[in-house]
Amino acid sequence: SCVCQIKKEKAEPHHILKMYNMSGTVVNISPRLEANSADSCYRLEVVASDLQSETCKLSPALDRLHQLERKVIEDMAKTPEIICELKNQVESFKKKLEVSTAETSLSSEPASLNFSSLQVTEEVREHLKTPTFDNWQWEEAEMLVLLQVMYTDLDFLTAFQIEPEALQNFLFEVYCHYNNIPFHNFQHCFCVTQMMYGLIWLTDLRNKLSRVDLLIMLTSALCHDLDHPGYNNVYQINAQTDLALRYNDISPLENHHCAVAFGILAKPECNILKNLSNEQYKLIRGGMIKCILATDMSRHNEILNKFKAMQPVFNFTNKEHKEVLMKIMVKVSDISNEARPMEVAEPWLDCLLQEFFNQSDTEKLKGLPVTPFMDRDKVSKPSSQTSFIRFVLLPLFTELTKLFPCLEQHILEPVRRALEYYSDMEKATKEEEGVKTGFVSYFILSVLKLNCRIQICFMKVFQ
Ligand SMILES: Nc1nc2c(ncn2[C@@H]2O[C@@H]3COP(=O)(O)O[C@H]3[C@H]2O)c(=O)[nH]1
Ligand SMILES: [Zn+2]
Repeated sequence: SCVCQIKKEKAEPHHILKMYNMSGTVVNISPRLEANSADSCYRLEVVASDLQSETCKLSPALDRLHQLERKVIEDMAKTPEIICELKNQVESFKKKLEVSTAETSLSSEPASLNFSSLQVTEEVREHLKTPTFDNWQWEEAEMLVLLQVMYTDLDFLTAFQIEPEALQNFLFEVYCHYNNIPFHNFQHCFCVTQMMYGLIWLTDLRNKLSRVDLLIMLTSALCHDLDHPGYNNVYQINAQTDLALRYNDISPLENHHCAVAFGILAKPECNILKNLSNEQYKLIRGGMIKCILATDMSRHNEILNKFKAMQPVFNFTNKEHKEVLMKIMVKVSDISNEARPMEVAEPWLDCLLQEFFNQSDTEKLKGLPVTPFMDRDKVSKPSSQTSFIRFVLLPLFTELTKLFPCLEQHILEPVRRALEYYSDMEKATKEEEGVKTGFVSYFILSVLKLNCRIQICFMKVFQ
């Protein structure tokens, strides 16, 4: 009911206003405000702006302040040490803040992930094709872009009419379905997929297998550990978890990884297979199921022996041969950390042991059978690796190298070097323990001898 006269200047949303009566006294704006008329109108006046808009006006003053600051430092000739230290601390905190902001935005909103913002140079594209690629140098958001590069550079987008947006949504969903656990996480998924990608290029599989086969292998590698809980099949079965119940103790984890993969593909916006014929879809689904289920290590010997039997007359056009080779390729990629440079591989072992020890600790707490190779009281870094390399990696990698001799240099040699490294470490640990045991025995003997002498003295005294 008030008739207000606004002063000439236009009021903006950030302005702070005051109201005056005809005699120039400030009046309270409240429901009890008296009605006025055209002759006794109130007057609104802008008295201030809010702080945010004022900061723009402050910027010349801030510039001046920085100038003065610089001058003071110049006049002092040298920045005091304490200031340098503080500056470093601020810089490192800033970096941490940037990283955690990037991580937060990545884990919460797909829209914030700008796939086109990362420029992938030709050099990176080439490096991506080799087993020497260092995953530790890349952020997870960057890995998603690199995965997109792999699908693009293998011509999957054109061959299967995959829309870039569908691929990005699919990759983001895959990222979201890996858990934040020490080993079986999104970084492991990236490494396995990257190794598969590298092997495809090194062995020239683009000219030996069909595009569909390559799509099956790369996508299986990407999805092979989806939603891994960090506890293996033996634990699932012994603890009678929901997964073991659902899959009747038959490869519960691998069945689950595969089911999660097809759950993601069932979302229309993530379905990279939507433009394929029913027949092609069935072929890809069947192939992925076989490859992902083949990563269950309890089937290792069965699959390796099949491959060995085919080896002398391996035929790329034989359907059965091809299927076994595809399984072997996914398996090799899955356990290929030791084929990478030592500085890349060793941190992975720490992650693996952390997950192993976590499982065996839980088994001990729950009174379940303790998985021996995960027991912190029984295994060490070198002992775990020497056995794994001797009995699992070398036999498997040697077999694949028979079919592709170029892999000798790319995966067999680094694994042999890793075996030497961990054997030396194991020997050094044993020698150290030997010295310790020797010292303890010498100490015990000395105590015993001294004890004898004391007893003899006593006997002599009392005689
Ligand atoms: N000791 C050892 N085991 C490995 C290594 N890489 C993979 N594995 C094992 O191989 C298994 C492959 O399947 P999983 O992912 O279930 O669990 C993996 C580990 O148990 C390694 O470098 N050292
Ligand atoms: Zn894996």
